[in-house]
Amino acid sequence: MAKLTVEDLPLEGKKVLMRVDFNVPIKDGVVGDDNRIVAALPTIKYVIEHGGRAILFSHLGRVKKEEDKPGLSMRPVAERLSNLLNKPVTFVPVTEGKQLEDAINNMNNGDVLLVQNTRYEDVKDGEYVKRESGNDPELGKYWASLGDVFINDAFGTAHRKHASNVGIATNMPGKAAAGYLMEKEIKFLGDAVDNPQRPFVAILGGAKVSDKIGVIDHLLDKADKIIIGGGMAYTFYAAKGIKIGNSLVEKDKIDVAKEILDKAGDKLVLPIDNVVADKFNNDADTKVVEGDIDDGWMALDIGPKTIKQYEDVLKDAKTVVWNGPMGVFEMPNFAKGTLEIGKFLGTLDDATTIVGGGDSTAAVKQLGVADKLTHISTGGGASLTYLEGKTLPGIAAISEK
Ligand SMILES: Nc1ncnc2c1ncn2[C@@H]1O[C@H](COP(=O)(O)OP(=O)(O)O)[C@@H](O)[C@H]1O
Ligand SMILES: O=C(OP(=O)(O)O)[C@H](O)COP(=O)(O)O
Ligand SMILES: [Mg+2]
Repeated sequence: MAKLTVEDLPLEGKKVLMRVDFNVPIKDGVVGDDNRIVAALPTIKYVIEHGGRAILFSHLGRVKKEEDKPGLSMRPVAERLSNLLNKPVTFVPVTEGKQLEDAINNMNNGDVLLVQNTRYEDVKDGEYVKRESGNDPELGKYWASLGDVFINDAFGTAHRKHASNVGIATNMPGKAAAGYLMEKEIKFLGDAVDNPQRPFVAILGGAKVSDKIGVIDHLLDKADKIIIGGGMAYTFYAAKGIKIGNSLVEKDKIDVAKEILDKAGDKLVLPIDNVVADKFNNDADTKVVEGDIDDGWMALDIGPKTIKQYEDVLKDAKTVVWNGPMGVFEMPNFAKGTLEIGKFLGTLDDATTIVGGGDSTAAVKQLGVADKLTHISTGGGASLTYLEGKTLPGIAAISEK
């Protein structure tokens, strides 16, 4: 990268604004998988060891209404970060104003402060105003005014053009650098996928269907096979006229799915069977069905025949990029598809196997199959966007050397 890096910045005594991706799973007010926090530690440590005052910004989940805010507070993240750094982390429960400014002015060299969820700015007085997600120019300018230099280490968010990454960077010309994680992720992905060893298989699942379905069109030109699982599969079922019951579907994207199916031929592989449940709960009644899913049932995992079929597609692969779990792995009864695919990838000794995404990473770690994979990336949507060959706005906005 011909981009500025942390080592190019003056840090001693500086207010160092840092964008990190701490969008981690939170359950009952406690951080679940902390891979994304751990991954940002080298840059944070470098900053504080060089006398910088680290002021961290991240989003957490998606804030669309006032009631979303309490469950999406960064406080549990500050606690985990403090444990990992083995030093206090000041948590500021607001995203702007005197309380934040005072807290920053009270910092000493080597201190760490975490700002409240940047997406709290998306909802003001009950209105969904998207100041953060819409890259409101005033917000980026305000946040930039709070510091001396800026480091973007949020690879997982690099495909977004938001105020806390692009907005701050554009207001800090010549002083916006890439962090170590950002550098590492780009280097690894570049080496693995710019000229991939073939066969190259992409696996796409998860729940962000409308975000990620468009990527498939581009991947058709790059990958030799594309395996679809998880919540992504049922919009394709709908496009094929297969009944989906109450499964996850993005109705607006059924036409996109049809176009992809027409173009893809046998490059795109869909589940043959699914584990269906009568409610979105681990204790639901379940059964395995092939094809049509009746009303009152929803598909929460791929079925055993599909697992076999996917293993067959994957067995000769030399490069595999996987984003998005094959089912609702957070519930043990719907984790088998993700577990079996993860285990199988671990047996592919000659292949480069990359898993990306906040939830996919949490899944392979939780299920104990992460160690056998070549690379665990903190970015799901970001890796896919990179794979498409598109410029990542969060990286483009970083200052050139
Ligand atoms: N069949 C399904 N129905 C509903 N949600 C699903 C299904 N399969 C997977 N998911 C959900 O997808 C989520 C992860 O999606 P996503 O954020 O796109 O992946 P990643 O974070 O790895 O990029 C998980 O919380 C998982 O429970
Ligand atoms: O978790 C993330 O992406 P991922 O689910 O694709 O891994 C990033 O933090 C981006 O979050 P967003 O998709 O709500 O902008
Ligand atoms: Mg996710």
